[in-house]
Amino acid sequence: MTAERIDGKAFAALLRERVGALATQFEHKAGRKAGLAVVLVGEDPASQVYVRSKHKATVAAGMESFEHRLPADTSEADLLALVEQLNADEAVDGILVQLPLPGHLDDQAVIAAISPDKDVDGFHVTNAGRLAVGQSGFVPCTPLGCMMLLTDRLGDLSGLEAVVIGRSNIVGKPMAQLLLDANATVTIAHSRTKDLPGVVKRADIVVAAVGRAEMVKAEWLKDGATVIDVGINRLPPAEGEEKGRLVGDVDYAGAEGVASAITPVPGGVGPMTIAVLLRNTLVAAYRNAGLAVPEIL
Ligand SMILES: Nc1nc(=O)c2c([nH]1)NC[C@@H]1CN(c3ccc(C(=O)N[C@@H](CCC(=O)O)C(=O)O)cc3)C=[N+]21
Repeated sequence: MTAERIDGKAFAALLRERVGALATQFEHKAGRKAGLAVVLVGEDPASQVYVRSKHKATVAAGMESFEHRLPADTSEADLLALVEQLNADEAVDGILVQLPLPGHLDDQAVIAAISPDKDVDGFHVTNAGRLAVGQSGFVPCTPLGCMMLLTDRLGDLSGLEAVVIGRSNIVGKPMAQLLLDANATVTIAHSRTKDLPGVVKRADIVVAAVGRAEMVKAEWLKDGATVIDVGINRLPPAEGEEKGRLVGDVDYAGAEGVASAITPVPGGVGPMTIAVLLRNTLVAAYRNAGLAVPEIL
């Protein structure tokens, strides 16, 4: 079998288009644009690239983008003061503080300061709790994007065996909860799991989110599995290359021969993360403006 390539980039483009159309409707109804504030502390080059592409995508979708770039030695008090200012700003519907923060700043304390109703990353404990008990809030962008790809491809997930590899608060845990809500039978595997290949072999759906280049091998997969690769790892440069290639957590070339469908890296889950961020921001805007959130969002 040659697996179908799940084109996250194309799916994300469609989602951004739909969000853009609804953002225009929002502007007519609310008399203002939806707004996303992105805060970047320090000069990490990879973070700068992400923040720039978020800004471009936000503006392209007809929303307002507020960028705040702070020096690497910003104090926690100054960062918290900025978050408070954004919480109070009626033009700001969503707030994203780019993680990881420089070492002297406490990620959790900063996330806790963001108003849960503007926490479009879905990282605040209030939103994690809402997801855990089935209340509506904000769901982290990467796992929500993975669910969109899965349900688009498989429809009803009821009774399917899903194995999530990785237990982070940002991907693994919320991913498992979304799969459970969709009636899949869910296993969360991690670095201490015994016989990981044997566990993965049961899975109709594999979500790999461990951050180890090409760790998941073709031989681990059940025939016809659907594979969602969340990893983005840069390999060391080969001879004559300036930068190493980007690869996922799954050995794509091998998995292609066993899986029925698989997301590539790049062009799979990554673009979905940004598209869902815009989606969450528009949802926040409707809610903050006291307007009904359109069903198709
Ligand atoms: N508060 C916060 N929220 C985040 O959502 C957040 C964050 N901090 N810190 C960093 C990570 C990483 N992240 C990505 C988003 C898009 C791509 C993406 O679009 N990747 C493309 C291109 C990859 C490339 O060429 O570098 C792809 O996979 O095809 C990747 C990674 C969001 N993050």
